[in-house]
Amino acid sequence: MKIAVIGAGFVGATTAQRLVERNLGDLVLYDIVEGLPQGKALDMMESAPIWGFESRVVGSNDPKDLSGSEIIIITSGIARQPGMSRDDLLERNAGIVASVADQIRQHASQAMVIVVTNPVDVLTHLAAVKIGTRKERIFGLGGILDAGRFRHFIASELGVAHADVDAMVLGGHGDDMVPLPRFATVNGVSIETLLPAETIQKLVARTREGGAEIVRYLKKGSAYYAPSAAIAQMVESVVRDQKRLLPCSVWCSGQYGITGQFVGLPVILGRSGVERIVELPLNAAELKELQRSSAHVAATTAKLQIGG
Ligand SMILES: NC(=O)c1ccc[n+]([C@@H]2O[C@H](COP(=O)([O-])OP(=O)(O)OC[C@H]3O[C@@H](n4cnc5c(N)ncnc54)[C@H](O)[C@@H]3O)[C@@H](O)[C@H]2O)c1
Ligand SMILES: O=C(O)C[C@H](O)C(=O)O
Repeated sequence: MKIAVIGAGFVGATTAQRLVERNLGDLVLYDIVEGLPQGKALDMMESAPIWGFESRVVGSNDPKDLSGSEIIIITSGIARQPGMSRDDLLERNAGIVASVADQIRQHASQAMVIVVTNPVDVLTHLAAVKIGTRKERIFGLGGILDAGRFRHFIASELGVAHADVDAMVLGGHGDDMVPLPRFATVNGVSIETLLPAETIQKLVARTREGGAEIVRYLKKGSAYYAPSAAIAQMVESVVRDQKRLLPCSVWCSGQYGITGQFVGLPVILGRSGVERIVELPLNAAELKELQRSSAHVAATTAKLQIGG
């Protein structure tokens, strides 16, 4: 399978590394900066004999090299700095995603598309309309990363194995995302029976702030190790038709009372993309939070006047 990663920065390059190391396909790493994707791709290939993988990665500045890609991952765009929200990136990143979407439409309009660039829910909508991708074949990164953070915080608090902790985070990938403690478990045991309510609320707040916490440390950019791991999980579920149940930013047509926008919901990801949106039995408070978060995404999307 040919997979293209657009943007050879921190997220794009670490994603390419994770994908080739897992032999998930042959990659094109594309960027507008001359030499950057070529140098990173060659460096990765020189690790193949040492690390032991057979997938290949080539770097390119030519959008024609996107042709034939079955999956395209859009990571091109600027990252936030301390004090900024993801929405503050809207104007500049919408321009970048729109130009990349034009190139995808010209050279690989049939590709499945995974959008990463922030604000991701809004820019997934923009890319879907500009490329014309069928809505079940385009989705964005958010919930897997946010749930990964929540799972890590729970595992650390309880001193238990990460592998035993499951959690779900829905809504827009922004400050009002919706971590769901009622659906968080340690090997099937609800965290509500293992931790006091105040502690859970602290972990929820830290999850919502998880991206900003990393930005405060790094000062000139945002997270990429956990994001690239989350992207690789999405790609693997598609390539290997695993049908994992994962929260992704997906097109809503009435689920949870949300219509005509992208927002993070639990989905089954398989070879044909978003195969099904799973409707959890949310209580009234959880549903209200999800709808508030989706209303925020809808309002931000409206600023772009995308239509579609
Ligand atoms: N959705 C998520 O969960 C999530 C997680 C992490 C990062 N992000 C977002 O991903 C984006 C990238 O983050 P990063 O840390 O990799 O940034 P980065 O600055 O390291 O890399 C961005 C790359 O995009 C390239 N680029 C810019 N315009 C381009 C174009 N028109 N065509 C091709 N390449 C282009 C740049 O040259 C640069 O190499 C940011 O918007 C960030 O907010 C989202
Ligand atoms: O926080 C950011 O700006 C990047 C990304 O969305 C994240 O959650 O790490």
